[in-house]
Amino acid sequence: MEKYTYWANREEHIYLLLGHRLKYLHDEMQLIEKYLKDYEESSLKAIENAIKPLATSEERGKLIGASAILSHLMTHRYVFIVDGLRKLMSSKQYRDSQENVKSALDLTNEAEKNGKINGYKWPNEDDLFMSHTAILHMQEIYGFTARQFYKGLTIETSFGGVLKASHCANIGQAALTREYYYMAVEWLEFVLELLNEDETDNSISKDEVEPLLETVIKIHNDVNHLGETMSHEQFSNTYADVTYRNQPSKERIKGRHLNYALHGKTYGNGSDWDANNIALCSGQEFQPIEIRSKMKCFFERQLHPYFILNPLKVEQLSEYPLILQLYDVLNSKDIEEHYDVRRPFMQIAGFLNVTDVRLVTRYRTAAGGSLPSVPFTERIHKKSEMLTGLALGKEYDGLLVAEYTYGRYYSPHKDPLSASQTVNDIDIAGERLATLLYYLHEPEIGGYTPFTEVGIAGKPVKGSAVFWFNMHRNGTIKEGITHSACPVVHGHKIVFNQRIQYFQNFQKFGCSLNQLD
Ligand SMILES: O=C(O)CCC(=O)C(=O)O
Ligand SMILES: [Fe+2]
Repeated sequence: MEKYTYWANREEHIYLLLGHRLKYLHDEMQLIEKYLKDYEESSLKAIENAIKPLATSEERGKLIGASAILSHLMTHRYVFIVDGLRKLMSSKQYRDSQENVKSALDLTNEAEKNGKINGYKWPNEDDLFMSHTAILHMQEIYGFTARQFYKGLTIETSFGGVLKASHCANIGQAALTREYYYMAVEWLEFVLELLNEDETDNSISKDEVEPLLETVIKIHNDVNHLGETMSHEQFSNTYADVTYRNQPSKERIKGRHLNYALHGKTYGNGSDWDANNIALCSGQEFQPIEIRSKMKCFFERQLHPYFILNPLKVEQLSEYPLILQLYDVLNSKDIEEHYDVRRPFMQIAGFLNVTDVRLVTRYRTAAGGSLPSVPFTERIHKKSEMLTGLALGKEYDGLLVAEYTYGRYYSPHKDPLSASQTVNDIDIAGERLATLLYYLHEPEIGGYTPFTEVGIAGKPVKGSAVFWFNMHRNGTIKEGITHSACPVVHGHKIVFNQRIQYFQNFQKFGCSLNQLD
């Protein structure tokens, strides 16, 4: 978000500067055009009629000097037009505006320098890739049409953001490289529609788009033929007509469910992460009603003496596995102070040793970083201990900050490092026992935290936190803790992820006969 603020200010500077330049360039252009026109209409025609085109300037001079009319026109030009041009170019304002060119160059130099300081140059081609990706993820999860994006999604229409055909073609190409074939088809078809509708949009030609669209449709169909696990009916329902032109949105949505239909699964079956994720992000919850109706909201007063006077507001989202949302746990001081502590430019978050931005963005596009151990972080650690009744180790339990601007997301995952159900004895100490996810900034639309097997989603309410256990008391990984971060559609979302490890806590559990508590 800081990057956008920083560069938006720079861009405003560029805008003012160019406007300033344009004013003088406009005057200069007018004089130049006037001069050329006057010269052509009088001297050039006269000269061409009188002497051979390749005549020397000396011959031209003699001819003009011999003609009263040509001499007059030339003198007139010198007195009014050339003099006007000279005056303009030697004016202080004009020369100052030349200075502005230097300041524009300084801006780009500053960009270079800035990039070097942070070890990450922005904006660059990878960032544009991220921007395409953001749009594709929003489209994938929420099912927006290309036309809705073109108009700047309803909420952004007031800002006047409208895509051109070439932008849409770029997004289509990005969809192709990401293997989102159905979206590539939709974007490229939309480019052709746009070009038909708006003759002034010559940002790209149909001849460039049509062959690409044909190729994409072919790839789309070839790939889908590989979906052998699909029944014939599913296949023909979903892919028979790959083109989305003029199709009602229901048909398009079928196309969107490509990945999910391939597995023949439906929402809410508990194990289809992707399908459930889409449903939950779009606001459909499917926690069975008999479970939902048993969930409680209560004031917690006993966990810590602090809560006697200031009880903790708790909402139970799920009992098995335990997922709680705790309200009003961060105050505005906590939230404001974090901006001073975190790094000003956060990096795109890594994912399991993947460093290539283009690969990372498949799973996760939040920008983030760990917070240094300063008094602020200590204070939040204390708060986390108080809220959870668990202990945090000094060295290992990190507080991570992540920020999601539009379209940024985190695909379904489990927080424990170990992918297997049973954690090896050596790794168990550092394994992530529980997660406390604080929401510091609330997006306007999107950005839920769905639990894809449970069928509920945490809502990013500012100042609240979602808490859940990742492990059983016996040190194995729990079922049902897969969760994600839905793409932010508008606004931005900031979270703290407080990781709480097993080591400090295994002695803290009360006794139970059930090892799977
Ligand atoms: O931002 C969210 O809603 C979820 C973040 C998350 O799952 C994580 O950081 O591990
Ligand atoms: Fe997570």
